[in-house]
Amino acid sequence: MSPQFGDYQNEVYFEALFGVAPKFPMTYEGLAERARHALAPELWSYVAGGAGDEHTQRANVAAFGRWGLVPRMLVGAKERDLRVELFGLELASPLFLAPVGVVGLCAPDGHGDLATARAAARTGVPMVASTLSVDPMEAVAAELGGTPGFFQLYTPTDRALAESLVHRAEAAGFRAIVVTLDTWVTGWRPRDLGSGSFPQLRGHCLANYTSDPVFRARLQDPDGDPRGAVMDWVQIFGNPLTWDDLPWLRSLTSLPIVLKGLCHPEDVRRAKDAGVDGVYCSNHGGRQANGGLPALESLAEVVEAADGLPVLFDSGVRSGADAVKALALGATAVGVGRPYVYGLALGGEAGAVHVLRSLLAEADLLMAVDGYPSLASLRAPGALRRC
Ligand SMILES: Cc1cc2nc3c(=O)[nH]c(=O)nc-3n(C[C@H](O)[C@H](O)[C@H](O)COP(=O)(O)O)c2cc1C
Ligand SMILES: CCCCC(=O)C(=O)O
Repeated sequence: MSPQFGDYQNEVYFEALFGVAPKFPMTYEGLAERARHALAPELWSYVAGGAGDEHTQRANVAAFGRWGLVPRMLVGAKERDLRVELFGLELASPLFLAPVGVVGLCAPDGHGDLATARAAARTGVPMVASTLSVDPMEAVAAELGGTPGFFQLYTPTDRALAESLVHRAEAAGFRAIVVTLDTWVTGWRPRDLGSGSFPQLRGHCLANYTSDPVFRARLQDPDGDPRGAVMDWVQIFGNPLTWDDLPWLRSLTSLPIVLKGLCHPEDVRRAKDAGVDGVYCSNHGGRQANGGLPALESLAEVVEAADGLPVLFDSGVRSGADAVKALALGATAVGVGRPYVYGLALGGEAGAVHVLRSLLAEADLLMAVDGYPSLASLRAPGALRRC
């Protein structure tokens, strides 16, 4: 039987009844406001900020307001089933933790990648572990317990290094490789340009590189001045991949390959023809390109073009209701980005767990109240309307 995520509501109510104030905020706004004070100002602006005047970032969130679920009555949705199958894995729920490069720095103990993995272990919500992490991928994977993890690849220009990263991910037990396509160069981010905040340039979050034998072999003095590693990382980080590189990527692993950043249906069809195992519709939370379409507006077309291939989605999900809407538009699984980072900033693993449990409880209770007991029922015609 699927876990009944709405039960978290009772836990919160009972705590309040016994005079225990909720440890973490119950709204996204409350979470963000407290995280703003908890994080160092440059780190906060790095996480919260986006490209240009952040129009697309705001539009991502606003887009959810243009869709509404149509309530169905007398369904008897006493129990809901939110389980999904993805790449042959049975997942307890349709959420996943989107890859966040600086998450390591955001937890109070400075090991947020490990805390996120523990939150994944406790909730069954899979983690997509970023290439850019404070702790190496092997240490992250070791904290996942029985919950699957996927490795997000920033493909370096050094092919041998790319191969090494993928093989390490495979050996560490990650269950898929998510290749991010929209960030081989950083977008125009005025907040970071103004504050000089780019944690990677200070040598943070490079553990997957500095622990890699291929990367170390590139350095004149691998154990010397860390600035040498940063300088080399800058040279090799961004690979502007083309369709011609896909056979090579495919040849690196037998794990499922997912392409992150696909929003155009034609790209989705090409990716499918190239033999990828999943597509990930996302505009990087508006951090990379400003002025584009909200990612949610691309989702239905991406799902149609994917024609049965799993579709992962993120960008702008702030509530359980948002997740339900993305699922109703056909997403196979929905990624949580900034909200869990804020939970992590407030309480490490416990904060991230709270955010995930809250999102799942809200989604589950919405499906209960509105009479949609399964993900399939949400996807039936007429469940979601433009408003
Ligand atoms: C601080 C930060 C760092 C990120 N780092 C990565 C990364 O390393 N790799 C990646 O593919 N996406 C990265 N992303 C993008 C997320 O995976 C996701 O697409 C985005 O957060 C979704 O938008 P939302 O947070 O507004 O919902 C990052 C996002 C944030 C906020
Ligand atoms: C080069 C960018 C690295 C992290 C990232 O993806 C982000 O900040 O959005």
